[in-house]
Amino acid sequence: MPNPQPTVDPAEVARFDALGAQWWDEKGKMAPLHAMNPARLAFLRDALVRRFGRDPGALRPLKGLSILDIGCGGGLLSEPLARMGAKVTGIDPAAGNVDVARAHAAEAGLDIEYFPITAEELLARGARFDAVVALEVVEHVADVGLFVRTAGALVAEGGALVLSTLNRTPKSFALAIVGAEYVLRWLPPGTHRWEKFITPDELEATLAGAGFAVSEKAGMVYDPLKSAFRLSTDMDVNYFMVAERG
Ligand SMILES: C[S@@+](CC[C@H](N)C(=O)[O-])C[C@H]1O[C@@H](n2cnc3c(N)ncnc32)[C@H](O)[C@@H]1O
Ligand SMILES: [Mg+2]
Repeated sequence: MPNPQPTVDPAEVARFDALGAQWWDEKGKMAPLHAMNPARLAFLRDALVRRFGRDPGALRPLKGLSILDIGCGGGLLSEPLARMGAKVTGIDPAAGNVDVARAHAAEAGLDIEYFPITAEELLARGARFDAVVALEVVEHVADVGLFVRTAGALVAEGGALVLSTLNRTPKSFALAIVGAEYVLRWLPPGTHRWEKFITPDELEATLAGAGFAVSEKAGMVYDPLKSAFRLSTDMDVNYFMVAERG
């Protein structure tokens, strides 16, 4: 029988599946994602507002947009996107993550649909979305080409695909592996494998292979003095890409 989840690396998913309450602990194992949230949500909001001609000053600027959050984890992005007015669907192959995300959204009174499935399984159901986002996911999947093609196929006509990940540079080895995992102990050692990181050129080529052209890119850098991330033109470590059918 064919593998129904070809993008899943079971060891990777098992690690995330075991996080439980750590997902929403700002000082826990997912602290870096929480620290990234203000910068990456500003990027997402602005990119989607531009792409869909929304009012940047509106209280709920993404009102009515359907957004798919692939690899949603505990819902750290799904929830703020729902608060901006989007109709959010979150999926993750780790059922434990979806349990955490569902419970947290219910407590917050947010209406988000979460499913414990992969993008390839959702695509088979015929779903399409105005925007598909997968932040900090591609470096954890088994087949990046297939993952990007599948995420792209889930984008409705005229929609956008937004990805973020880690570049494969000497600087990302120093900061994201040695610094974050071994010196600061910010992430559990072994969270990331540097060889699996993907450069912007490689990601752009992978997107092109899926029929998508990059319309926007940005970097994100960590400011140790402020203990915060900010958007930057420096894509050496963390970066984003917005793509549209080319
Ligand atoms: C670093 S976390 C990022 C979570 C969330 N996107 C965020 O930025 O807050 C990576 C997530 O990707 C999920 N994941 C791993 N492999 C995946 C795959 N093949 N397809 C979809 N999600 C996957 C993991 O279960 C985990 O929840
Ligand atoms: Mg990661």
